[in-house]
Amino acid sequence: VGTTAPAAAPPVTAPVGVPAVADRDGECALPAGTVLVDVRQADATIRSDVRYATANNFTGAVLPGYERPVALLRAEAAQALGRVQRRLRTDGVGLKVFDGYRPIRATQAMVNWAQRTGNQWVLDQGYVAGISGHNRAGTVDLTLVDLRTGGEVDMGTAYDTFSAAAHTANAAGTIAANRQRLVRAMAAEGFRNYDKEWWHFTLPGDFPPLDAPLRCFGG
Ligand SMILES: C[C@@H](N)C(=O)N[C@H](C)C(=O)O
Ligand SMILES: [Zn+2]
Repeated sequence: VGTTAPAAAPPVTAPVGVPAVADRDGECALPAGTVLVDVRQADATIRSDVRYATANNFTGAVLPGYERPVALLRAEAAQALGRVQRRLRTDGVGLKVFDGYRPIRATQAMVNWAQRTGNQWVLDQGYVAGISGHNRAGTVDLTLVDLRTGGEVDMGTAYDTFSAAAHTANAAGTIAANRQRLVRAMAAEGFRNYDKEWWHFTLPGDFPPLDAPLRCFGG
């Protein structure tokens, strides 16, 4: 357990919400005032493994719109996540982000996968949403890691385990304590956990779903 005081918060620099890429079809356009920020701009010590930008996810394929392995959130959510990271750091742990903003086209690909492969139940039981908080860029999937080794804290199941074992309250002993540590740290900055997925947290807010692919965002 560390006792070092948290370092001053690094400033969130220029937003990455401004497309710096060819945008022939206008698909990079965002509603006025929408600013998405890379979580690592909010705190450079946040780790990430953006699984939907790889084949290492439940669909077995890179999802449409994930041309870059970047975790973006609305500016206020990214900044809140940075504060979570700095609070956790005093105890030698930090955050590892699996997913942030998710383009609508990626959600549609998840839905198509479920229907095509006989896994409609993941939709019916609420493990994949037809319109997701991730589309609104206020939702993040993440876990805790040991800051020194990078090793993931044991949460009892792997990320995207779609079963009762992943329901946040469905744990005992060390696993329950680890999940509660994550829930408490996130709640301190306003994030609410989804009770069926220990890794899924939303900062409440009324925002429209977006579809700009990740290739649109520089930085
Ligand atoms: C697919 C999983 N990581 C997830 O985010 N599920 C929730 C319910 C969602 O799709 O919003
Ligand atoms: Zn999620």
